[in-house]
Amino acid sequence: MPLLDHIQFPADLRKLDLAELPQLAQELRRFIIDVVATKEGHLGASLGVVELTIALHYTFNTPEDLLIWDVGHQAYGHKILTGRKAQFHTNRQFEGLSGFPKRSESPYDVFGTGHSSTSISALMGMALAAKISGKTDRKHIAVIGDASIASGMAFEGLNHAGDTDVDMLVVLNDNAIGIDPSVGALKHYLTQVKQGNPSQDNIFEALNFTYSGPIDGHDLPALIAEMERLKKVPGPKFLHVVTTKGKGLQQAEENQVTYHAPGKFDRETGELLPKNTADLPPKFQDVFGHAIVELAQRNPKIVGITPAMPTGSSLKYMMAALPERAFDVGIAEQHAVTMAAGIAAEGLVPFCNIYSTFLQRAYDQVIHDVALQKLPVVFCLDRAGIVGKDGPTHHGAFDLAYLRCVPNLIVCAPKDGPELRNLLYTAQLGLDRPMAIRYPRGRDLARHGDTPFSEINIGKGETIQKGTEIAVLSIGPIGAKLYEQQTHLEQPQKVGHYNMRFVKPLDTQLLHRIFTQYREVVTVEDGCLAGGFGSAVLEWAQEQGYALPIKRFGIPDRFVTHGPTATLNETLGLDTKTIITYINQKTRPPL
Ligand SMILES: Cc1ncc(C[n+]2csc(CCOP(=O)(O)OP(=O)(O)O)c2C)c(N)n1
Ligand SMILES: CC(=O)[C@@H](O)[C@H](O)COP(=O)(O)O
Ligand SMILES: [Mg+2]
Repeated sequence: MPLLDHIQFPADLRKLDLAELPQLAQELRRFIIDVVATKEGHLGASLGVVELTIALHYTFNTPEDLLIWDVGHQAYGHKILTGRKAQFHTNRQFEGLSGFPKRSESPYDVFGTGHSSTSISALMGMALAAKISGKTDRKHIAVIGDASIASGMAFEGLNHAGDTDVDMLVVLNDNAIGIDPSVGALKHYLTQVKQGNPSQDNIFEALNFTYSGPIDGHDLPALIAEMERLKKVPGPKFLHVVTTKGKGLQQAEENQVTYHAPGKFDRETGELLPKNTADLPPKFQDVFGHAIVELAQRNPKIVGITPAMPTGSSLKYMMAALPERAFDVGIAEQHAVTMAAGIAAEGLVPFCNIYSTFLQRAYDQVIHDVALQKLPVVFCLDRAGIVGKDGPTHHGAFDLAYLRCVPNLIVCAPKDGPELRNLLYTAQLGLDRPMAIRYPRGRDLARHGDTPFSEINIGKGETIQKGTEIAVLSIGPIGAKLYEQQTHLEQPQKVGHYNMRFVKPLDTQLLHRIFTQYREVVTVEDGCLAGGFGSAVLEWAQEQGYALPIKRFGIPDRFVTHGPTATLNETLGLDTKTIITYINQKTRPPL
């Protein structure tokens, strides 16, 4: 790589002639493809912004000038050009580079991202800080995608910034797709703008931004010339750039949804490496996706909602089968929840499927719009627990804790696919309150097929195995995993195992039996210990006057890094081996 080999930092890049930059873009693309082909990660977004990345670092004096990447999944080129080329092969690996910008990783990562639509507000804060502290020369730039800019938070930032004279440049990277095709009226507006249709006023100009574009985001001279010009324009500016997601790899351009994060592929041909998944158990997302179609075909009141994750949540199956009752609302978690509340208020049964981590953004809506009014919205929280290589921005660590404290809310987690189906079935039978069903990223432990639906009593746990000394109380598939390893128990007859299913309401009848029959209780959950399932059991036991020792396994009070889920669970002491070792120590007969 004749040019890229000599670039460690943007200062090296700025020594190149303008005419050399297209060649550099080719090399940078090749570098990204080569690494992601084997190490996996987000591909299409970074390929699409190769020229934009080069142009920004060429034009602006980063890191003195501040550059924020919204979401940050498109920042691989940025990482490679800002001192991390040699480590890039560790991207998203345990103890390697983060897949997203991270302040502790580099001074060029001026703001940590992962969740979308934060860049404009963060940038505005930095631009205001510069003004207050007299850093008048500093430039501020945010790059935000067309799906992310449609989110409420981005609009809040634009609305405020446009009413000030802060020096900031918002670059809209418009490729007309998020993970799935972009949706919404703004998408149609942007399409009109790109087609040169002058029939409407420019929204961004109306918000008091100096608007420029749309320009071809793969044309380096045009990008650089326009950025140089905008550098001299005071106040809030908006540059509309049109790119192709996956640019430079044919398959990624043609199949943008799959190549958002394609897994391993052939670096030369771009073909996905074959995965033999036919005999594997289904993914939990697919158990949801197929069950909701089955249920919705029987129950005309069911409505499906996803904020921008039709593929990731598998709501796409319902969107294909019953398009009039399944909605992708874009990256709009708050809207999704309150819209679900409205649907429930009218007597229909909304299933609002949101990744656990993204529901954090709609917490007030869960409380104020849903729970307070006791509206029977069904929250399906996918990606609960440790998600792996996306890391701390994406782990679903907090949901049990942040939901358990909300009155009126039923909170549960199935141990496996059939139980997920049954909880979904139960949720549409006519609940008088909202219910949250959380399940993890990845696959069930076994293939069960589409088992017949049956109702689960709300607040009732399940005895998996009776024992005499230690009672294991688990919530979710982590319990099934543990049970699968029971042959490693030295004294299995001493160990009882209970699949509690519900964090709220707790099965207090079952708990009374357990607390009177055993000498120690062990709780197991793949959520944060603070305020989670084990906490609920502890609080209950204390209130009831039980003095049994309670050992809790869960996520400790720290943010969990990125890496393979199994590795992370080991570092957290949440792997089955650690839990079984603990139980064996406790059940060993005295010497
Ligand atoms: C709050 C939030 N919701 C959902 C997501 C999941 N997500 C990650 S990237 C993405 C699409 C982003 O699309 P766009 O902004 O157009 O960027 P592109 O991938 O096209 O570069 C989504 C929905 C997220 N990261 N944050
Ligand atoms: C960047 C982002 O937020 C998504 O692309 C996320 O990485 C998807 O996660 P899953 O792979 O679990 O669907
Ligand atoms: Mg996009």
